[in-house]
Formats: sequence, C-alpha cells, structure tokens
Amino acid sequence: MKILVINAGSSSLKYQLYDMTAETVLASGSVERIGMETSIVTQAVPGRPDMREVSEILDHVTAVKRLLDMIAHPEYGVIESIAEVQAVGHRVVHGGEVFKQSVLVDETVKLEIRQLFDLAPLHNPAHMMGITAVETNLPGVPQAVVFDTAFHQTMPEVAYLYPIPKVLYRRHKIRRYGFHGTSHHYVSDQAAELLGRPLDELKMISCHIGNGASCTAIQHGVSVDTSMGLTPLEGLMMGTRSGDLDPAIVPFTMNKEDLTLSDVNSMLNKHSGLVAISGLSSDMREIEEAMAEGDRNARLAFDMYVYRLRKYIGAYTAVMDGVDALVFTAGIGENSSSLRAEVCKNLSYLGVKLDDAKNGMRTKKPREISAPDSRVRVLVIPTNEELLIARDTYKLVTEQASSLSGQREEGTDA
Ligand SMILES: Nc1ncnc2c1ncn2[C@@H]1O[C@H](COP(=O)(O)OP(=O)(O)O)[C@@H](O)[C@H]1O
Ligand SMILES: CC(=O)OP(=O)(O)O
Ligand SMILES: [Mg+2]
Repeated sequence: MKILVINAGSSSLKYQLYDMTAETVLASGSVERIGMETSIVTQAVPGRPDMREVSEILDHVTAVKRLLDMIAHPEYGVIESIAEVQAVGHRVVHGGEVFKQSVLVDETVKLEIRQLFDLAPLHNPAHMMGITAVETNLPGVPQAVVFDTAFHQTMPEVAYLYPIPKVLYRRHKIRRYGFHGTSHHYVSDQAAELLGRPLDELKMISCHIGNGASCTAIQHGVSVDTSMGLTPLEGLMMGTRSGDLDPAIVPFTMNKEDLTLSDVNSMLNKHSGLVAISGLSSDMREIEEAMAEGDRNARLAFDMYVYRLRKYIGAYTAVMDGVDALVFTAGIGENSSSLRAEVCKNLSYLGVKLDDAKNGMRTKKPREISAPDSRVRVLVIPTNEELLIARDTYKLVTEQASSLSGQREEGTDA
C-alpha cells in the first residue's frame, strides 16, 4: 500500500510517500512559501539528484495538487498515477482532550479539529486546509489524522492542570496538552529497542529540540509530564519562542510598550528565544558559527538555551524519582554535539558521563553516546514522525477495510 504523509504548516507543506510493504520512502519533499509569488517546491527521491523549483503556489489545494503532479510525473515521479496513493496521513498538532489516538477523517473529526482552531491558531487551520486539499484532489481516498497531543493524554492531573481558577478548565479546557507527541513516542520506542530493555521498565527523558522544542518525562512507556502546555509556547527556550516566563510580563509589556494582544502573541511566538537573545538568528547552526567567531550575544543565547533545558532534565528526574535514559532528537538534538556536551556537563550529580568520541561522531543512525560507566544512558535517536503517521494510517485503513469486508461477508451469509 502506498501512503502519502502530509505535514501542513501555515505557509508550508512537507510530504513523504511511503511504500508500506517494506516501509520505504519513495519520495519526500516540501512546498514552502505557499501564498507567495516565489513558492519553493522540492522533491528528493533516493538515488536521484534532488529537484528544486520556484513557482507561484497560492493556496494549500494548489500545493497538494503540485505535490501529486510531482510524485506521478512521467520524468521525475515515482508512481505511474496518483490513483496508486491509497491513503493519506496528516500530522495534526492539536487534538485537545478529544483525541487520545489517531483516527480516520470523517465529518465529526473535521468538526472537532475546527473547534480546536482557537487553541492552535498557527497549526490546526493549516492542517484542515491540507485535509480539504486532499479531498479535492484525491476524492474518496481515506485520510487519517495523527495528533501531536495524543501521546501526552496519559499525563496525570497534577501535571496537566494549571493552578488557576478551575472554571477556566471547565469552560474553555485551559490545561496543559503538550506537543511533539508523535516524536517523543517514536524515540522512546527506539530507545528501549537500542537499550534492549522493555519500555515499561524505563524512566526516560526525551528532548525534542528542533525549531520548536520540548522535553518529556516518559515512565512505563507513557508520557507523565511534558514541557509544552496549552499551546506550543510553554517550556523550553526555542528558535523564536520564549518558552517559560512570568505571565505578568504580558500585561506589563502591553502597558509599557502600548502593545495589543496580537503584538504580544507575535513577540513571544516569533521574535523571542534564540533570535531575540542572539539578535542574529533562530537557527542553531548560525548561533554556533557566530559563537565560534567570538560573538557574545550568540554565546549568551546558547548558554540560556542549554541552562533552561538542563533545568527541565533536573525537574523530570525528580518527577520520576530517577532517570535511566536521556534521549536527544530533532534538528538540534540530532546534530549539535557541542550542545549535547554542554547539557550533559553539569549533570554529573545524576551520574551522566558522555563518551566524547561517540558524541562527536556524525551519523544518522540511532546510537548511544554515554561512557560505559555512565549511570544514565545517553542516546541520540533521529526522529521519524512521518513513519509513525504512515504506520498509524496503514493500521487504521487496513482495519477499516477488514471490518467492511467482514460486514459484507456477514451480509452475504444472511
Ligand atoms: N548540524 C547542526 N548543528 C546545529 N544545529 C543544527 C544542525 N542541523 C540542524 N540544526 C538546527 O535544527 C533546527 C531545526 O530543527 P528541525 O527539527 O528541522 O525543526 P522543525 O521541524 O521544528 O522545523 C535549527 O535550529 C537548525 O539550526
Ligand atoms: C508543536 C510544534 O511546536 O511544532 P513545530 O516544532 O513543528 O513548530
Ligand atoms: Mg519538526
């Protein structure tokens, strides 16, 4: 079965086409800058040169159409016809309390996702556009949605409630949800496999540090706490997001700087974090390059980033009464050996000891980077949210097909 996985952002759409026979990626790519005159379309096919084009793609429906044209293109495509796409899986960031697992899309599911627009204004409307675009371009093809929040639905009340009037939870479902769940779930499974131990015996802290960043305490294989909250703004310092701060800063700044709610929202989501402190970039590679040239603001941004992450590792060790494994993943976690070294440097009280040579190795494979006598095993596990989305989609679609054929047989018998 060929499954298309779509991760639709507000101005971009990333995709991977899977052949589920051996879980191979046939093609992957993205459409960026949707809605602008110079949208960028890319496609990578294993064993072939990458393709990159600039064209005008005004909306998500056109973006989906463009990606379908590409994967079925006579020259650079990988399938003969788009009819070979048998199912589509979408990443949906916010599933609220309604979705504890992945589901097939129907009218009720679409309505629920729409009702969550308020809680994830940057993400959910974009996902919905992706879903609608597939309906238009691939009518009748089943679609599944896989939620970032689902994995964290196991958090206990003590972790997910905010100490604010409870009526706000009852009326508006204001609580902590957590995100990047598909990634935390994937890397925790992989980590248990690498360690050769059952997942339910392990206490793990997974650090998904990419552009958005979050840290999760995983005990007995389930999320018991995570750093993001009602929205993906809480927790760690990120590329452009502040992470934790005193909430009083919001009214104080609005008052002093004469800002609107939307100004403050944009300040905290788009103009804070690494880019604000470095005054340079939200991209960790650029921060590290500037640091190497002696830039003090870049150094401060890096140090704050590490400091705040280390605080969460300490907190989650306390939450679980210990930690067996620390997992680094996503763009920064997978690639920045210097950041991993800095984070682990001050964790000696936990018995964390890195093997510098292993930490410095450049490979895309899951690996251990701690020394043999480290009490806590430290791992780097490349995340693969798309693979989990493809697997869930495959499972849901085949279950539905077998239940339909069961019903048909029953009908025939009768
Ligand atoms: N070699 C590297 N060294 C340091 N940081 C890196 C490296 N490669 C990628 N990154 C960082 O990873 C981040 C992007 O992570 P990614 O997981 O792709 O983000 P997202 O999926 O949230 O867009 C950027 O800050 C980028 O600088
Ligand atoms: C939820 C979230 O922050 O996602 P991303 O890292 O893709 O921005
Ligand atoms: Mg990501």
